[in-house]
Formats: sequence, C-alpha cells, structure tokens
Amino acid sequence: MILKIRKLNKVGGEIKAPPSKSYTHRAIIISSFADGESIIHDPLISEDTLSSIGACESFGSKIELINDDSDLKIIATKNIENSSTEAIDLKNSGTTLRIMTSMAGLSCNSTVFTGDKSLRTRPMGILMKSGKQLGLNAKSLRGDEKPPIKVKPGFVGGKTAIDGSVSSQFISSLLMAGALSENGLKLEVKGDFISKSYVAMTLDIMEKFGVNINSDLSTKGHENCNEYEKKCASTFFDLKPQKYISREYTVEGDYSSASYPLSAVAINGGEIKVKNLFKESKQGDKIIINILNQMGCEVSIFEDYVILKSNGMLRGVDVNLYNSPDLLPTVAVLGAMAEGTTKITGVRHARFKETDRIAKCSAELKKLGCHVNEFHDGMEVIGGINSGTVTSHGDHRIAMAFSLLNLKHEVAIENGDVFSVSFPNFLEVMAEIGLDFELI
Ligand SMILES: O=C(O)C1=C[C@@H](OP(=O)(O)O)[C@@H](O)[C@H](O)C1
Ligand SMILES: C=C(OP(=O)(O)O)C(=O)O
Repeated sequence: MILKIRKLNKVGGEIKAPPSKSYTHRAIIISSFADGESIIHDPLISEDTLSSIGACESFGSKIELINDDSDLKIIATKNIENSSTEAIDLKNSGTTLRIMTSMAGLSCNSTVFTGDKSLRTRPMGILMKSGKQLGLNAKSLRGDEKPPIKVKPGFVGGKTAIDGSVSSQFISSLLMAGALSENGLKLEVKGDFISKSYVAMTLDIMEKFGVNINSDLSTKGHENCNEYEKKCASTFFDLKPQKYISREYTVEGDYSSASYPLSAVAINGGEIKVKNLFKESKQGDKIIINILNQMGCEVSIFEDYVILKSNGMLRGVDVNLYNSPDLLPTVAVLGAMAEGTTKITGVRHARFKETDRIAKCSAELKKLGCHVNEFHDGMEVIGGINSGTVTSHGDHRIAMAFSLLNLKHEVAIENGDVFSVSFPNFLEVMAEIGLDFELI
C-alpha cells in the first residue's frame, strides 16, 4: 500500500508517546520465565511484541490482555518446555529472535525459530559462537548463521566472551537467560560495544525483577575512543544463578517512536508536548532531543514529558548514532529537510536491521534528487529534495521516517503500511498533531 500524508491545518499539540518496544519485549519474556504472576501496565501491543508473546506462550506461560486491553497478565511457565511441534514464526522481530534463542536453551526440549524474509537475513553467528561455551546448542539450519535456528537443550551457563560490534541483543540474550542457568554467567564484551544503552535497559529491568548483576557497564559509548582504546576497552558482567521475581511493572514511553511526531513538528514548525517520555530514561534514543536542539529547535525535557518548539527552519548536524541506531532513518530525513549538511557516523550496525538502513535510506533519498554520500558506518545528507515516490523495503522505520518528507513535498511511500511492527497507532497519533494520512 502507498502511504501519503497531508497537513490538515496547524501541526502540533499534545500526545502520549507509545510504550517502549524494547522494554515491552523484556517485560514479557522476563515475566514469562519468573516465579509467578506479573501484571505489565501499558505494554506496547505491536506485531513485534506479539512475536514475543507467541514465543513465550509456546514455552508454557499464560498471557492475556486485561483491563480493557491496557495491561498484560502473565503467568510464568512452570517447566520450561516448548510445546510447539513446528518452527516458531517470529515474523519481523530481531529482539525476540535473539533473546528467545538463549531462553530456548534452558528448555528441556528442542525449538526451531524462523521468521519473515527480513528476519531470515539477521546475523546470529556471534551469539551461537559465544553461547557454545555456555552449553547453548544453537544451529543455523541453512548453515548461513541466520534463521531458521534450531536450539537444543543444554544452556548451563559459565564463562564466555563476546564480540560486541554487531548487535547488543546477543549480550541482552545471554544475560537474560544466564540469570536462570545452572551456573550463572561471567561475560566479557570485547572491543567495540555498540547499542550499549539497550544492555543498560536489560540490566535495569532484570534488576527490577529481582536479579542482581555485577557489571562495570557505563552507558558512555566507545564512539570517542581511538581504534587502540576500543580494542582495550571491555565490559564485564557477573551473574549468580537466580530467579526472576514476578511483579507489577509499567512500561515507559518510546523515544524511537516519539522521534516521528517530534520530527514532524520540527520540520513543519509549531509546538508539541509529548507525555510519557522520561528524563531519567536509559534509552539511547533520548539523544533525539539533543539532535533536534542542535538542528535549531527549542526542546526541553522535563521529568516525564518533552516540549519542542520549532520555526520549521532546520540546520544540518554531525551526529554519532553508536548508541541509537534506530534513529538513523529519522535523522537522515531530518537532514534532507535541513539547510546544509548532516553527517551521521558510528552506526555500521544499522546495516544489520530489518534492511541495510544505511544503503536503503541513501538510495531512497537519492531517488528524490537528494545528494547523499554513503560511508561504511553512516551517511552524509545534503539538505534539499524533490517530490517523488520511494519504497520502505518493508522496513517500518523507513516508512514512518520518510512519510515526514510529505510535510514539505509530495512523496508517496510504497509498501508504507508496515508501521504496525513497532507503532500500530502511528496514523492516529499523527492525526492528533494535525496530519492526515492516506493509505491507497
Ligand atoms: O535490544 C533491543 O531492544 C534493541 C537493540 C538494538 O539492536 P542492536 O543491538 O542490534 O543494535 C535496536 O536496534 C533494536 O531495535 C532493539
Ligand atoms: C531493529 C529493530 O528491531 P528488531 O531488532 O527487534 O527487529 C527496530 O525496531 O528498528
């Protein structure tokens, strides 16, 4: 379907940020493997988090929406046993695939995970290799280190090291399952450690569910280190065998999803208040506030909301997205709508997402006449585009980010109805700030 937006009149207003996708996945999975009943308030119910729900149910947890669908009741599995006789289809969700691979290693029987065409391109080799030292018996059925992945029982924990340069989800995965394993986990991340803030989120929620972790993790990225310092830098995690304690948990708002309405107002001009975004959040994508400030908006962050004012005149910026790869499509689009050059660096890992987002964002902007230089770890965008047609390549973040170009140009997004992966009420939220979308 083709996605287009039209400005109704004034753009701006007050909205609530949708719940965090990353915290919802973690809350569902941890609650499913905890010791009793948990209630998750305000979870994100999207295609990706439904993959986590489905996978956890296969391992015996009971999950239902309650209180007019605003909360999830999760009764943890008693014996970790995969009841599904066929491959579990995780559709588009990389987070579910990576985290559930280690969890499945705790099961007393085997599991096969697969997914859509995009998920079957997501790398798994680093997790399989490091997990091997812990008894994780995971094999790529096609022999290409990608799904379908068959996991056999045997994750007993122990000591291992991991390469942190491709995906932090491997580290979150070993940590979340390591806590429940027979021997606990001693894990060392070697060299580069991208998307570190997502591991900070993992530790944060594990601790809230009663697990103690010893670690020297600091969310300061390695982005400012030279190559020698990166090689020497490492991070340790030490986890004794423990249990997750069931509880009530409220999911905070999502800075990645909020980046679209915030950027819409930044591009168009106007004022917006986004509630449910927390100043003390561990989300790396909080950096969108600094980026929009540097581009010329006035953005203030309060305890639990953000206010942005813009005159619609943006200037290019230099940004390092080492800790916030999901912002790449948003920042590329902001750059295309700004005066001057926007340089995005530090984000080679954006190439291993639903699509190679550096290549796809560069190619789609070029179709609109935008001058773009692609680097191995980012891109340079020189502001200025024409109207035209682009494709999302089925990538939810490219669809949502590129739809914002419509604020100043006529841009049709082919395969644009894919936002339900992470932001099912995207159209409704954008309508609340004065943007009318059309799906043709
Ligand atoms: O753990 C998570 O919830 C996520 C980690 C990030 O992936 P990488 O660690 O692969 O960069 C991010 O891009 C993804 O959307 C969600
Ligand atoms: C990369 C993403 O998610 P996942 O890795 O869970 O597919 C995303 O939401 O942009």
